[in-house]
Amino acid sequence: MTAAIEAHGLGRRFRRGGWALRDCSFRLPAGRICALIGPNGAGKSTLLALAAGVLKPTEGTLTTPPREAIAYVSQDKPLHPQLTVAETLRMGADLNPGRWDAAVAGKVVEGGGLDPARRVRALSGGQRSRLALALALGKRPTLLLLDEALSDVDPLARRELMGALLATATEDGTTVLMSSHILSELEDACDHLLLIDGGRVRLGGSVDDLLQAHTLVSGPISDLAPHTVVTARATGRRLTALIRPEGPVSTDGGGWQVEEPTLEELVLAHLGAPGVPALLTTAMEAAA
Ligand SMILES: Nc1ncnc2c1ncn2[C@@H]1O[C@H](COP(=O)(O)OP(=O)(O)OP(=O)(O)O)[C@@H](O)[C@H]1O
Repeated sequence: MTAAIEAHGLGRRFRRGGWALRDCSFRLPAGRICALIGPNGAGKSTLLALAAGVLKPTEGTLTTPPREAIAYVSQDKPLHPQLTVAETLRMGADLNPGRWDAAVAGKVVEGGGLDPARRVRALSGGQRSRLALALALGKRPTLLLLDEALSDVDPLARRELMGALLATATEDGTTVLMSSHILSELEDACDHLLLIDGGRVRLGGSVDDLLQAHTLVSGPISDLAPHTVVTARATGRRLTALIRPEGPVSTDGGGWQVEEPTLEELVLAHLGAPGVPALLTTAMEAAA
């Protein structure tokens, strides 16, 4: 399976701020829709900017498709304020000769009822996000990088735009790497997950594989060895824990419940447990 993004020992240091990303190695297979998750300051925007070629790595390597095949919607969505909506789309066509899909871009803009004659500076934040996404999808990219691209879009419009995004991505086999703090939205849209914290990869792989690699157990307080305990919480005499099983989970003694966690439970458990060893499933392991 060819990789759309492959990172080896990737790191980026800022002169004022230190290492934003350190020792990241992973591969994202082509055609996957991958959620990029992590707390504020984790390094998500830095990774996306590196993948977009806007930033250069301080160390390590990052392989991506050629620049003209990448669309990147950054958090600040740089658009020209003096241009109208129609002029912005025309600029998209001029900048992407041979690639531009006016119908796809036009549909995204029309979906929000944006007046083509309206200047960008007169658009609301959510309307600007829609226009930025129209520019990105109109490019019909091989790799689409979205940095909290829909964070200021209202819930109904977000659902519609996510639908348009997924339809185009599925049709073209586009690889998507998208950061967001809205886990439920990512759960519906993404088949892969990359979780970073403190500039380092903590979890990476297909959502199914990552969920299967973890178990939520609840039962009488006891020693959970030899399993890796991601988080554990005692309530009275019962223990609820998210574990990474090392072999079969024993339910001796009765009163045990064992179930697969939800994506939200998995992510929240890992964000609260920085000391747990990182896990990359084979789907995202970088080639040696
Ligand atoms: N231009 C810069 N100069 C100095 N430090 C920076 C710069 N850009 C980012 N950083 C630092 O790098 C770290 C990672 O920042 P980054 O923006 O990548 O995080 P993030 O995961 O996208 O966060 P958020 O969820 O808040 O958007 C932070 O500690 C941040 O302060």
